[in-house]
Amino acid sequence: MADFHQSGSVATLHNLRTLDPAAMARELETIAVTRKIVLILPSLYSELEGEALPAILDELSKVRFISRIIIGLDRADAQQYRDAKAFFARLPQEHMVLWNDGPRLTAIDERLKALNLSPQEPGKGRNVWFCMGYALAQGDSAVIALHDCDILTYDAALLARLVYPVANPNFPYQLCKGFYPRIADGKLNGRVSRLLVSPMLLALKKVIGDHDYLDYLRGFRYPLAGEFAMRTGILPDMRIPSDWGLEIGVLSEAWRNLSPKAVCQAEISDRYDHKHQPVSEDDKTTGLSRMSIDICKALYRKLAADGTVFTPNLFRSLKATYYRTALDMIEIYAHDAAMNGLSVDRHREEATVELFASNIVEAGQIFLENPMETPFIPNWSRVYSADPDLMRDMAAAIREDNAEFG
Ligand SMILES: O=C(O)[C@H](O)COP(=O)(O)O
Repeated sequence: MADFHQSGSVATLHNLRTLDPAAMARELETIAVTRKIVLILPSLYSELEGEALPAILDELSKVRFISRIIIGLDRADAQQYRDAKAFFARLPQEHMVLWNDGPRLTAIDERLKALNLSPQEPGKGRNVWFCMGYALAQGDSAVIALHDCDILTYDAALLARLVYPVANPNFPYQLCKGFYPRIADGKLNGRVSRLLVSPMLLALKKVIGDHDYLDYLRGFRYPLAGEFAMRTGILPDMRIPSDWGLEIGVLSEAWRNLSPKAVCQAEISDRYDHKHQPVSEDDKTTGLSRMSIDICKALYRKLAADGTVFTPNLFRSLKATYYRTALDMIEIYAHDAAMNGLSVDRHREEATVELFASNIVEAGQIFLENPMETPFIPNWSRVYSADPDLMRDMAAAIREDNAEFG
């Protein structure tokens, strides 16, 4: 992908393969002397047993520009938390493991519940939110980066390219989103991104008309990438969804809170592979089916908050327009794949598009039935104003967990 095209809506920083990654890492080490760079890793306990995370740790062990790593651990019992502490112990950076299901953080969550500020649903968004709160409580970081723990093609250069645009004090960027091609085993992946998000954004434009927010989202080469970096100053005002709408939610918050010049995307890798979830045709509460519903709901909510009026008829038109657009795109993906010696399974892609089309309407029904229901977690500024001691107490609880199980 060594081109240098700019779409005009989001600054795009390419990888033209002309810089030695070691040179970028050295520059970041110099920057990091005065601007602390922190990494958040949202992890499930099961990912410790997968093949990606041990290799990610090998790479992270070489990285000297990260001063602290905050690991949010979900779905772990006491023994698993202890195991996780041992697993991450080889990281040379200062690090903390958040035991999200442990009694101390559960008590913090109870306090949030009493204030009606608790993240509603368990999930990656909730995990990230607690990690962000801990990062803010430390008060000393300039940049926070975040990536998934299931990346099979991870290397230290990916992290450097992700943080560089926001760490460099001469650049204006407050938020950087990663992008890359998802290709592995001779196949084009990124099924939700290719088959739902791209045609859906085009269909929304056709059905509801021009909208700055849609143009902005369409400017991202991989809006669902789980990799982003930001300056810490933007964190307290960020409201993020607790469900699968997290990635779109972060971009939406940046659109709402920041100048367009403060947002960029960076090409962080020339190939990317991760753990693939099942489509889950028969169960809409899991897999890519659930993901597609959460993403649609996040889009509808954002557009509604910006004046769009949704009706059952609009969702029906959207479904039809999406379906036609997605079929046209499948055609293009097949041509692109053929010219690169890759394969796409047309039948499977079309079946997935049929499922997503029905989920577009289903998400619409959920939205119409309960437009006030929101998976958005209150931002940390709000928590601070409701309970000024909570962040400090949460940080203390995390330190106590780490000391007790160390
Ligand atoms: O980014 C996406 O589209 C989803 O995470 C699914 O990705 P996959 O098809 O590569 O598993």
